[in-house]
Amino acid sequence: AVYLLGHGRRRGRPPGPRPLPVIGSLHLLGNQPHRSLARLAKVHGPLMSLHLGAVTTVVASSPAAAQEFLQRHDAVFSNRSVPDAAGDHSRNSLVWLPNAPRWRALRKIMGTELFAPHRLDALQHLRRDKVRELVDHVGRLARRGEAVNIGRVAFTTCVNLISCTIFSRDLTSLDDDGGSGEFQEVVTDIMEAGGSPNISDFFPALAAADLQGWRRRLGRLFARLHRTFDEEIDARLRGRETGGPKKNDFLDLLLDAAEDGDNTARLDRDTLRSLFTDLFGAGSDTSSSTLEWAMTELLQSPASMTKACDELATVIGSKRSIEESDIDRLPYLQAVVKETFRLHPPVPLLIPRHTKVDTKIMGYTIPQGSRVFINVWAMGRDKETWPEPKKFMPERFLGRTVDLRGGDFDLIPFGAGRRICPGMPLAIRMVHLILASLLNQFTWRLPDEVERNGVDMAEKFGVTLTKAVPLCAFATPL
Ligand code: HEM
Repeated sequence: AVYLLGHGRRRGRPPGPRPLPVIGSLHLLGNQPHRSLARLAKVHGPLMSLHLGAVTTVVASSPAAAQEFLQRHDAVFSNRSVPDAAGDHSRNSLVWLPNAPRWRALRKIMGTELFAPHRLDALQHLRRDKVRELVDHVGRLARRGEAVNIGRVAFTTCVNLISCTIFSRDLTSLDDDGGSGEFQEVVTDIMEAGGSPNISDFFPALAAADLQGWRRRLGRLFARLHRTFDEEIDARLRGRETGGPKKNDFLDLLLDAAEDGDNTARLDRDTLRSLFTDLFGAGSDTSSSTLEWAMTELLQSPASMTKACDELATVIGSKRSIEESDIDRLPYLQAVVKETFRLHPPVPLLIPRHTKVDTKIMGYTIPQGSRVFINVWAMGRDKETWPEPKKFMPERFLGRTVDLRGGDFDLIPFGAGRRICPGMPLAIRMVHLILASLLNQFTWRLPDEVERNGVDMAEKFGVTLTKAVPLCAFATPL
């Protein structure tokens, strides 16, 4: 019966593997779903459907198929498939709220207030200080002859760049031994818990039982984050009562909007907590893993490394620190970042979408209730779009106008359409600023045995696609 129900070809569903009873095609996913789904798409096509447990899952694996979901039928697919582990958090979360007036009001605040260029410009001096601290920290490690764990220092720095933008304050420190304060540990744990496969998501009928305990575990982690956010909010409210000067960071802007009585967005305490959880959760690991992969690729591609450093030496020079406004003048660096996104998209399947109505796409019916993955990892390695797809070749982007804003479906690491990443303007600034600073102040080399044996490029699939074996490299100040 499950076979007949599941195998939907007769009902005009997109082609896909034959499901097994009960589990459907879950057994085909393995621990690298982006890769398994890419392999399956080679057999079944760029629009594929499969049964993952009890849930019809549709996977788009080409720019044309992605465009159908994210542009042509964007309104229908602009709801999320909410993971069970999100629990109560999903009620006020920008990431998980459905496309309804409240979500739209929150997105509007993001676009016109928080991530608007003039707001980001006004807070860039705080980020400049953080990047200077990173450079000092790497300098200290270099003097001690210690290797730099790139992902770890990048993660701490990204957390602090975000927390300066939101609270005008650090929430963690590079100088913590091991580089991870409590706050950072919680964020990392949330990413792990959020990225682990959960029976509840494949068999919604069992979700109430939370069999693997992910909802409870995440609930506890969120509560710890919320305590930190509460302290920040309470301190700020006290400061405002006593007439303290405004900082005009994200917290001030949100408190102003709340005072203005924006009822649709409903910026109450729970919503602020959820928003901050979203911003740290969605922003830190994604940005820092981009940096780790970019350095990994550059360290194995000396010609690209030389070009990136030469460009920086010419445009900036090692004496002065890099400003966010310099990024426009660094086309090769931008090409390096795009090439990194192509090969290592931080969110390889985007954040799953969901449809509430039957929809026709490319002649097939996508049944209501389907979960939709856009396999941007597969799209980045498709030889139809990219010649020599496995090769790290930033040059392919020079003279090509791919702007990452979801207008060119060949490269959509931030998604596209209504649900595109609202943090992209900050992410772009952070990633370029940090990468440029690391390259412009130091020369880099791999440890000898890694140089001899090659870098282990294994990926770890989770909420973000991170490097399984951390990249450690030696820096020498220029
Ligand atoms: C390299 C860094 C980043 C990448 C690659 C990235 C990628 C993404 C992707 C693929 C989505 C889903 C888009 C879709 O469904 O079409 C997303 C959503 C989101 N991102 Fe980012 N992101 C990054 C950094 C950030 C930063 C720095 C922030 C904020 C500080 C942020 C906040 C969010 C939020 C709140 C959402 C949910 C939006 C919604 O559902 O309406 N992201 N991001």
